[in-house]
Amino acid sequence: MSLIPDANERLSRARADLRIGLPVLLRDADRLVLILAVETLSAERLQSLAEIEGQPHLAITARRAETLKARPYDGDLARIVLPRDAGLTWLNAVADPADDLRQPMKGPLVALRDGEADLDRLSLRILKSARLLPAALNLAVAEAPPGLTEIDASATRAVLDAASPLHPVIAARVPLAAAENARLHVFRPEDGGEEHYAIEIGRPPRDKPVLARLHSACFTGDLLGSLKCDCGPQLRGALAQMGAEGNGILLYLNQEGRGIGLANKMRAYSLQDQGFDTVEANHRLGFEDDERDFRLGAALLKDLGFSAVRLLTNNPNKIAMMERAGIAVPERVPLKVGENPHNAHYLATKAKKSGHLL
Ligand SMILES: Nc1nc2c(ncn2[C@@H]2O[C@H](COP(=O)(O)OP(=O)(O)OP(=O)(O)O)[C@@H](O)[C@H]2O)c(=O)[nH]1
Ligand SMILES: [Zn+2]
Repeated sequence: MSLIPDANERLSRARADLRIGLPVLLRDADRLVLILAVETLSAERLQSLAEIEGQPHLAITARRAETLKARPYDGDLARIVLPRDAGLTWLNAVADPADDLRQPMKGPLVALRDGEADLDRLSLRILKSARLLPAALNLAVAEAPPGLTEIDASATRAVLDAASPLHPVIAARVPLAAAENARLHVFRPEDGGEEHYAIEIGRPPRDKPVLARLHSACFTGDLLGSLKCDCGPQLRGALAQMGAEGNGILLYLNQEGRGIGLANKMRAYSLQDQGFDTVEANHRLGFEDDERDFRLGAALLKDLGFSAVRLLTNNPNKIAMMERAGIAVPERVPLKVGENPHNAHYLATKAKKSGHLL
C-alpha cells in the first residue's frame, strides 16, 4: 500500500475539514472549485474568500430551493447567485430553515442556468455525507491555495457510490436483560465513517432465515426514552423477541435521524414544533425523507454468514433494499410497539407518506 492517501482517505479528510470550517478543493478534468460548508463558515473565511478573484455561488438541493421558491435549473439542485451585499447572515438564512417562517423572503433568489453543475452536485453529496446542512459556497479558482485538501471528482464519486467496505474489529459477550447469551460485534468502515454494531443473540444457525432487526440509531428514543418516536420500544421489543426465541441478530446502524445526523434531526424537530411533519421538515432542510444506506446492513449480515432473514419491520422499503442487496426476506415480522399520544401523528405520517405498514 502506498503511503499517499487514496480517494477514500482524501474524502474522509475532506469531511473532517468541512466540519471544522475549512475549504476543500474539488478537481475535475477542466475545473478546480473551492467549496465551503455554509453551516461551519466563519466571517473571517468569508472575508478571505472575497479576496480571491471570481464570483462564488451557493449550491443548495432542489428540496431546499423549492421551499425558497428558487428555480432548480440543474434538476436536483440550484446554484444561487449571491447578492452584492450577501454576508454570513444571508448565507445562513438560505442554508438553514430555522427562521423561514419569521423571515420568509430571502430573495427573490436568482439561480444560475448556464455552466456545469456537476461539481456543485458533488459538493452537496459530500456535505450530506459529513452530516452537515446541504448548502455549499463554491468558487471556481485558477490555482489551489496551499495546504487545502484536494479531491478528484470522479474518484470521489466512485467512493460515494460504492458502499464502504466494513471490517470486523472485535466481538465479545455482553449479557443483556433480554437475553443473557448475547455477543456484541463491532464493525468499522474503511471510509472513516461511523462504526456499526451487530448484537447476536444465541447462536443462530447460518443456513436458515434468522430473526433480524435493522435498527437505525436514535439517541433520543433509544437512550433518552423520547416519546416523539417509537424507536426505544422497537429496540427493546426486538431484543425481547430474540431473547424469547433464543436466537436473533440486531444490527445497530449508526444512521441517526434517518441518515442526517443528530444535529440535523434536532433541526427537523424544531421545524416540527413550527407545524411541519417529519417528511416536510427533512425537505425544508434540503434532505430527502430518508438518507439511509441499507446496503451496509446487508454487508454486515453477509459478513456474519447470513443470507436470509425474517425481518422485524413495518417498512416495506427496508425489505426491498435488503433483497436488492442480496439478502432474502422470506418473512416480515411486524414490530408494532410504543405508540403514544406524542408520536401518533409521526406514525400516521410515516404510514401515509413513507409507505410504512400500520
Ligand atoms: N430525520 C428524522 N429522523 C427521525 C425522526 N424521527 C425518528 N427519526 C429517525 O428515524 C430512524 C428510525 O426510522 P423509522 O422511520 O422510525 O423506522 P424504520 O427504521 O424506517 O422502519 P421500522 O423498521 O418499521 O422501524 C432513526 O434513525 C431515528 O433517529 C424525524 O422526525 N426526523
Ligand atoms: Zn426515534
